[in-house]
Amino acid sequence: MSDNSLAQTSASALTAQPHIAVVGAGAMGCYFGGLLLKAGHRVTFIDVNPEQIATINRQGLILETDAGRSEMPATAALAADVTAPADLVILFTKTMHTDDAMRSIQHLLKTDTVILSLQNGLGNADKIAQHHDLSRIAVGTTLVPADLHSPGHVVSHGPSSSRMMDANTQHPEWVDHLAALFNSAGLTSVLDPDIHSVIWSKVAFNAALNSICAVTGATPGRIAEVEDSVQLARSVVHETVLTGKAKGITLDEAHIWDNVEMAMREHPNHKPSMLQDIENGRATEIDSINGAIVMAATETGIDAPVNRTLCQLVKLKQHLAVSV
Ligand SMILES: NC(=O)C1=CN([C@@H]2O[C@H](COP(=O)(O)OP(=O)(O)OC[C@H]3O[C@@H](n4cnc5c(N)ncnc54)[C@H](OP(=O)(O)O)[C@@H]3O)[C@@H](O)[C@H]2O)C=CC1
Ligand SMILES: CC(C)(CO)C(=O)C(=O)O
Repeated sequence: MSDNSLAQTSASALTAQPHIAVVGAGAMGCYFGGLLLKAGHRVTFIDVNPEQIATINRQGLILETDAGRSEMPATAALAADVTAPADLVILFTKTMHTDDAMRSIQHLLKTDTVILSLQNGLGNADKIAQHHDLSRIAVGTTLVPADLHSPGHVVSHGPSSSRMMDANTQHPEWVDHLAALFNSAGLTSVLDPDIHSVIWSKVAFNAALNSICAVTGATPGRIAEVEDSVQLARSVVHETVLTGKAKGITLDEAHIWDNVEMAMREHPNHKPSMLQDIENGRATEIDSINGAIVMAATETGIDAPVNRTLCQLVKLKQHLAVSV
């Protein structure tokens, strides 16, 4: 069967009561999976963290958003304990865990299973494509700010939306079904044919905010209080835009900066995921964000000194946090 006919014939898998496997039941997995569950979908949460799994099965999920607090029963398990094949996999592990996660769910994948990654960082589609057909992979970005208060308990405030498209940017019918599924659950999602530029723009945003917050412990609102810190964030964005351009990716620096300012204004107290990792003594996604920008710059013969320095500082911070 050709990729195209597969894409057409199996579009209905996402419309008729899909089985959705959320892989990585942390802040984002619980937020997205929780809203899909609340909308009546069949969702299984998969994680490696026994405490996360046990708590979700015992207390269910607790979502605190601008719409209020909701609590709902939910099912979580280790991948090996799940048997029902998945129509849709939403991958929300940290990027350094993608390979392990994909290996662990091989038995749940059918040829027409759609895998969506809204993970931060560069190279997500390539990593997933080591394990599943690229023509069934969707990628994108999300500005949802989600903080894990405790296992299964997520707090998210402020405006948020996601952008997505199939990784091949062919826009098969199943991508429309995917966006419709998300929008009907209140997960505002826009299809964007220029998704790879969108991903680079989000990486520029994360390279600026996440690493500075991870090194200093500041939230975005605190960065905005100090002009020198704002200038540092601006330099990261500028350097990332130059790197993207050298790689042939067109990026709109003013638009990226608007998003950074939006986060400082609208999500002043959200701890970026990298800061949450440092505070919890976990490894960070620095290699997929600032590190990936430095690597891309090196490949094109330019330098990215601000990103390199932040990368070095986050690695030290990470070492101190993990080894305490
Ligand atoms: N939080 C946010 O506001 C935002 C996050 N993102 C991105 O979303 C992604 C997820 O972030 P976030 O939800 O914050 O991360 P979390 O660390 O809160 O959650 C990730 C979960 O995945 C689990 N996990 C690790 N390895 C595996 C595996 N092999 N199989 C299944 N589960 C596994 C982790 O367990 P353990 O803790 O034991 O490792 C953890 O419970 C990241 O790429 C992040 O950059 C994007 C936008 C906003
Ligand atoms: C929520 C957001 C957009 C803010 O930094 C993010 O991407 C993160 O926390 O990793």
